[in-house]
Amino acid sequence: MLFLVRMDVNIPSDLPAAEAAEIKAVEKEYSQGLQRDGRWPHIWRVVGEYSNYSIFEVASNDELHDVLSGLPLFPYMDIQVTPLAKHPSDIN
Ligand SMILES: O=C(O)C[C@H]1C=CC(=O)O1
Repeated sequence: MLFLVRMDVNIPSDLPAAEAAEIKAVEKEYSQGLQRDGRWPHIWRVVGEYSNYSIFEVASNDELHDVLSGLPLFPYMDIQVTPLAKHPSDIN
């Protein structure tokens, strides 16, 4: 199952810089692990925003929920999920 996911990150300004940097480093590792195993095949920065658009390929809604709620930055994110279906005009 394919999903388009938008993540908007809002780290509170009172979070100590070292703590924020550590969370971002762990987030990067977590994200790249999912990219390597094929469940997070695309991630794109939204120009000018601390946001991304990503494509996830997972087996179920529950798996996507587990993946997203496991993001180290999850407590500081607003997340929008759009399930994707094959377009009838797609030639692939
Ligand atoms: O930077 C972001 O968009 C938030 C998050 C998603 C992957 C990652 O490494 O950080």
